[in-house]
Amino acid sequence: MDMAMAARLGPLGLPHAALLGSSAAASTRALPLAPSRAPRLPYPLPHFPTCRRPSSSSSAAAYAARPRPRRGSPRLLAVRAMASGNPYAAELAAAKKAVTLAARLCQAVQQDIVHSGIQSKADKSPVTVADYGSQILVSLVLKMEVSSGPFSLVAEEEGILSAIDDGKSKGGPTGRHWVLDPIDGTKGFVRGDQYAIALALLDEGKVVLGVLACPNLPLSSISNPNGSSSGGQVGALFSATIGCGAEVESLDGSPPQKISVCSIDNPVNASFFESYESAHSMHDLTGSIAEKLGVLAPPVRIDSQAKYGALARGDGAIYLRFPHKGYKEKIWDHAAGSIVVTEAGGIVTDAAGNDLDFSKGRFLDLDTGIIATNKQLMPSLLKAVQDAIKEKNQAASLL
Ligand SMILES: Nc1ncnc2c1ncn2[C@@H]1O[C@H](COP(=O)(O)O)[C@@H](O)[C@H]1OP(=O)(O)O
Ligand SMILES: [Mg+2]
Repeated sequence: MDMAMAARLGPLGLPHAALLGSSAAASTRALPLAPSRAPRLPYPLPHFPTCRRPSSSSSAAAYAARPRPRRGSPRLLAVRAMASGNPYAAELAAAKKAVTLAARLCQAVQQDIVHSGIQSKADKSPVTVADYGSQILVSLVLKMEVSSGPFSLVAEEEGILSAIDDGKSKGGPTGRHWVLDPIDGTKGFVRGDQYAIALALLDEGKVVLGVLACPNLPLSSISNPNGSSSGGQVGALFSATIGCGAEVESLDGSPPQKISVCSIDNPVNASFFESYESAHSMHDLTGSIAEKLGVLAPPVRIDSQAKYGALARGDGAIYLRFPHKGYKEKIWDHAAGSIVVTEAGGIVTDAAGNDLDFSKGRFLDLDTGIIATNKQLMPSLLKAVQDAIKEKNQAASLL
């Protein structure tokens, strides 16, 4: 972050009203943040009950129960686990609080962008403010709520204020690392469409917890192809902890509901999600995959990891992401979304069928693409993907 931007951020790293103009000033004021010298969070936030269901998967149970010597108090963890059935209950509650708060900031800024028409070109500062503000809020809440052990944050924005200069962690296979995309799907955010605040926790290289705040996603299900609402409540918070399943609740704090991927086993009845932006995923290749598979429905194109959330609750059956050659996938673009899907009973792999490996640092070690669906459809999806890629490569070699 440049110093000019830093100077324009208030005590909590929030934008001064002047930066956003008068209508934004109103929305910024509407945020229930206390501009006191000592940072104070606007609690009470909605109550977030924690997972009570013990793991049904033996590997997940074994994983959750394994000894973890580096954490400060094993006894505390054991007590927590016994009380809630979820050894990451405290982290989950903190993560939900953090992204809910960040979502409020992003909503205010997005409304301002959309109403003022700022997105029409030059002025990118509101987006920057929302991006940085979101990361600062998440970082502060996590630090205050989950205080034991060293704090490590792998985030899209690496340098913000030196006082809270987190986000530059390299991640990796050992220890615990929070993984954050403060605004996932910036293009959708600026357009007034879908975006997400995506936060996950890596423990010894595995994603063990993920939350996705999707302020513009209908709470019940997607009712039209752009992912927007045709009425009903909007704003969904997806969450998942390893071995505990996945849930959705409203961003206003309604009781969480368990979610699961759809059970469709015939591709004829399936629909698929992909990026809205053709620059982010090859729509010609995904079209060819869908055709080979026998999918009849047109693609549902929405921005951000909101797609993973929608897939996890069965709004659609398949997610396809095939970036153009040379693009390197970042861990913060898939960590939260992938655990929400896998804990909802789905499978997320690369184009060769391998699990995503989040232990390699800031990037995912793959360059072919990412696919997700339910267990029934995965074998035929994988075959269609590999056939379509082969065909595309053959066509390219003939040129
Ligand atoms: N050229 C690109 N190819 C693929 N993904 C990209 C590209 N540029 C940005 N992204 C990232 O893709 C993600 C959004 O994907 P989707 O198309 O599913 O909405 C975002 O994380 C976005 O980054 P950013 O978060 O910086 O906007
Ligand atoms: Mg992103």
